[in-house]
Amino acid sequence: MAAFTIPTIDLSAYLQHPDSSDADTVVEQIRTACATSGFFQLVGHGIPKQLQDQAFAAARTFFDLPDEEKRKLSGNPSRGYELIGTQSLEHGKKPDLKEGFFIGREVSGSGLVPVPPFRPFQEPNVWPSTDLVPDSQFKTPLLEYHRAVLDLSFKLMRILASGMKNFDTSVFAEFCHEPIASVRLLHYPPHPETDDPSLVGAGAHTDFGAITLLLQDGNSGLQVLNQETNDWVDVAPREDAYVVNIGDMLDVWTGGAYKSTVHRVINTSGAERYSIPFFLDGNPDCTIQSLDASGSAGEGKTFTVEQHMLSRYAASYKT
Ligand SMILES: O=C(O)CCC(=O)C(=O)O
Ligand SMILES: [Fe+2]
Repeated sequence: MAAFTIPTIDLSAYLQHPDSSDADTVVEQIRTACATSGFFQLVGHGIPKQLQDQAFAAARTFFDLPDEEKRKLSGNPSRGYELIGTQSLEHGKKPDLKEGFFIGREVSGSGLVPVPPFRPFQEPNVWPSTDLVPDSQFKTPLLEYHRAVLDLSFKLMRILASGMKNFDTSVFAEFCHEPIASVRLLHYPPHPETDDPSLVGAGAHTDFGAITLLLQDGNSGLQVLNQETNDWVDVAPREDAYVVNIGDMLDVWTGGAYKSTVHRVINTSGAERYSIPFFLDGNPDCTIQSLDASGSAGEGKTFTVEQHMLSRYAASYKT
């Protein structure tokens, strides 16, 4: 059994010369990380630091708004604002000590004006009133950030597909076509001074989708479970690195070859912690079916992306 590590991997050689032997090394490093801990930190990814800073600034500005203004944008679990304690990621713990804001792909941008009824996870975005937060400080940079990270996530999917021997890569293309994909702004207040073990920022969970690309601020709090030893391993915040991890869909799809690993957040940093995960959850109609090492359908679960997302949301957003 390989040691449990969360390696830092530099993507720049792959981005510059995808056919070079240096790029092959990067691809191999990514595949190994996904097949062991299921987590790695990605640097040299090409997303401008300035855009990341704008996304964090947007998050701080929004979460600083009065509660009554934020509440006006709540009510849809996959878009807009989510109050502290709305989600409970871990059964048996208190609701998560975090507030959030979800942004999906901007459907109207493709020239189609969406009309109701909307499919789940395909609703239009909601935005704060421009009297409170100008578009130049929120909507515009966040949509640009969404597009940039979506593009990066597609590159990672191609790398991961190339690592699956005999895997029909056309299913990955179908998965990435008009996907459910969201940027989630998160704010964790400092952990209260108590030894109540049921308090968590984000309860222990695995991610629902294919891959997650998480931007952390300088405040620690994210921990990944080493299932061999049952130890929680801290993921050191690294400025402008993405913490990339595998979600449940890719774990099932690859027959467990890529691992979706349990993680949680406890913000004991003493500071306000902000993080910005991006989730690639895939085309709602795409079927996820367990494939064995030869690429044929194996035993086990078959479900669509939409079915899976609905059931995971229902389990963690109980009313
Ligand atoms: O905030 C973090 O560092 C992690 C968040 C997370 O695990 C999630 O939103 O799925
Ligand atoms: Fe997560």
